[in-house]
Amino acid sequence: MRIDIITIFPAFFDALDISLLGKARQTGLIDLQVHDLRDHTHDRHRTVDDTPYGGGAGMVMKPEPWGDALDAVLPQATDAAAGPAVDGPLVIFPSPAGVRFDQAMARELAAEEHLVFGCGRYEGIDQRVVDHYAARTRVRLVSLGDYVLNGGEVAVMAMIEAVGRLIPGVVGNPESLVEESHENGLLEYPSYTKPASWRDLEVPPVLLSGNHGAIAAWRHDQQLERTRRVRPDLLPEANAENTHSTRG
Ligand SMILES: Nc1cc(-c2ccc3cc[nH]c3c2)n[nH]1
Repeated sequence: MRIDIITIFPAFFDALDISLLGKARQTGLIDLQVHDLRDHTHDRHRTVDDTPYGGGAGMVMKPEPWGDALDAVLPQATDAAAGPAVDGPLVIFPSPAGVRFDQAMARELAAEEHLVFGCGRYEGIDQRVVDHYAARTRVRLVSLGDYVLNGGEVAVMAMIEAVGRLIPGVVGNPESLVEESHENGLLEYPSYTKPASWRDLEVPPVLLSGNHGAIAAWRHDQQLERTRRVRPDLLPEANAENTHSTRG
């Protein structure tokens, strides 16, 4: 997979040189490039923002640097008249106004060949940037959650981690990707390791029994109990109630 990130804070992504994603980059599993938006400005002060039309607080990111930066990482943008290319890169702009990112979207993005992330700052990016590229390729506004960050970088870091770990070969043991929170729609079961007793706290005896059927059943029960307690909205019956019957 190829990933391009456009940001005014390229150093923010130095963390992607380490750990599993750093190794995936070194081995060529992921071709990740970080681009400084200011390299696509043409004035002495490398200006990327200006005051908002219509007034209001804060600054808006100018469209010209974004146009130059995105043109540099996208294949020759198709003519708008042809409509958005369905097979080209997927361009993602983090935004509080976006579709909520979740594990299902992470799995979807992990199947893409080329992702381009545009990190906004200030009050956001001139809307014409989104509109221009949405007419030529696939563009998605994505929210990390219902809270406000100062820019897109944290959201992009989280998405790249969630997506990158799903790419075959990035995580050593793919089995470890299966029994995780949200993989089967439920929260994960609690985990324990040695010592069997720690500060008078014991490991649940079933986990020491060697009875794999009983262990699997206990773990599933723990998933259900934890999901009911912490995230009842994830339970199948909660979703079943939300689907309106067609029988009137
Ligand atoms: N889920 C979420 C995304 C954001 C976000 C994304 C981009 C920008 C640009 C300026 N402020 C931003 C905030 N906040 N919360």
